[in-house]
Amino acid sequence: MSPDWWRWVASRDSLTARLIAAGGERRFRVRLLDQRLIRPRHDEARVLGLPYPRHAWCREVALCLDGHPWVVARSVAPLARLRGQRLERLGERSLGSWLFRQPGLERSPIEVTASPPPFHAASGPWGRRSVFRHGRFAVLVQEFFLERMADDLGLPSR
Ligand SMILES: C=C(O[C@@H]1C=C(C(=O)O)C=C[C@H]1O)C(=O)O
Repeated sequence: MSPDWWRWVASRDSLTARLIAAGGERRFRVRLLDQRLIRPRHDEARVLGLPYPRHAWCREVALCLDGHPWVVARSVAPLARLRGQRLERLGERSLGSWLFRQPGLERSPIEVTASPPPFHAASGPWGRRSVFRHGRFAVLVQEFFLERMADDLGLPSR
């Protein structure tokens, strides 16, 4: 992985904040693609430590700059651990802007993939995922960086 991409893929602070900063004059927007109850995929259940299959809340978004998707993300939160956190009310507000305000937030190591997003047609150089926890609440956040972001920021292909 190039150092330029490493800086994005390995970052552990808010991606929302980083995208807004990198976007400069461009307008940032979270586009809500889908939110629904799901049975998590096997690999998602495994990373979350769930006995498969348990119901989970799923939210899919595109993080856009001036209307162009730079990142697509799929977040999966086990229902049993939602504990009144009303994620469905986030709408087009960023999950990150809420998450990073939670006291005692913990983040697991980041897993990286070069595979395209399994939930979206767009493609890009890298994807990553990690689990955020605070108290009993847990959410798996899976983010895929798209070609448009590489083009707009002049980043290398990988
Ligand atoms: C986890 C963050 O939140 C971002 C916002 C998301 C959303 O609104 O659904 C999903 C993934 C993230 O890229 C972050 O900013 O780091």
